[in-house]
Amino acid sequence: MGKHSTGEPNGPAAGHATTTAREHSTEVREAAHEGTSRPDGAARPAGPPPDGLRRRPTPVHTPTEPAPDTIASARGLTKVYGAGDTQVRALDGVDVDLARGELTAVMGPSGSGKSTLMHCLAGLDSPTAGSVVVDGVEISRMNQRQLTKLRRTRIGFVFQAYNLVPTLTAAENIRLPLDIARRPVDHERFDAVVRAVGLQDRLHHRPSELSGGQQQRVACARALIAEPSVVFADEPTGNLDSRSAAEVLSFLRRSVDDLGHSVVMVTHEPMAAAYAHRVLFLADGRLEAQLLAPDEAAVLDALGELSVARERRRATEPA
Ligand SMILES: Nc1ncnc2c1ncn2[C@@H]1O[C@H](COP(=O)(O)OP(=O)(O)OP(=O)(O)O)[C@@H](O)[C@H]1O
Repeated sequence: MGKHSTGEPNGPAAGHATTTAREHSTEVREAAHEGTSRPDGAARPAGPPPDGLRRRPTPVHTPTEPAPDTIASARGLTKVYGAGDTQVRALDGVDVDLARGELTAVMGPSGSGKSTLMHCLAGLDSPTAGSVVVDGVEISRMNQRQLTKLRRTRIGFVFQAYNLVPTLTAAENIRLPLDIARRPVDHERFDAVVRAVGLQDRLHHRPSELSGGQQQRVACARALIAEPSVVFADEPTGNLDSRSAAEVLSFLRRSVDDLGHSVVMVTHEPMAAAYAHRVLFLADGRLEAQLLAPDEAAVLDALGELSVARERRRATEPA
């Protein structure tokens, strides 16, 4: 496990207590304005703010170029569903850089565009306007065949409903992306991923013989087995009890800290977001703010602040 890797949410046990208020606020400000990379290139330490200092969400600045070391970026990302009276602007010109080697959580009220953002970044949906770059490749104008190839080779997925094949064993489900891509199984990697999710003694069970948490850990292993550039997880703990959720979230965090992956997770749960290095907040299809090294209370505070700001804005905007 890496130096700063706790596999735990960013909470009181996570260390970082020596950071002064001045250092802390500078770190948040600098990171917000320098995009996704730390000046020293080091892993971001997880930890709470100093006593009595609650992290504030930082407004997201408007970048023009992708920040260095991003795994996925969007510029002017717009998605409009329907037309006329029923038209919905699900994404309204989003500029975002997702950091390589981080667990990023995406939060926001229901209907704020979280899933649409994830689907556009993952090549599951095409934007109405704007650009998306994943691991250096512009994907927004790819055709369906190109997008399918991209998803198979560069992207891993974890869904709320696990989406395992019921007739296959856990081991066969984990190997599925490699089998579909007709790629050989690297047995060392397979063993390492299985060990990391703690499924050694469940490999020959079918999904119906596994708990929800175990099924989701199979899904996590499946998402990682082909060494994707980035893993997108849509409400990965939405169906899990708190203990299973903690296991899955710890694994996602460790897959970043220890195995070097990049993970983007949509979640409604402040507890889940507290496992992330960074939380992005969406409202009304716009990226409103971000929080670094969050803890659960800071996420709750940020959601409250953003909700008040949103109500104020809605009250002053023309209908
Ligand atoms: N296929 C679609 N057709 C029409 N409207 C859609 C479609 N998909 C999403 N929308 C609308 O786009 C907006 C954003 O939806 P999206 O699912 O991205 O939000 P969300 O933040 O993920 O919501 P939730 O938290 O409830 O899952 C919503 O108003 C939704 O009704």
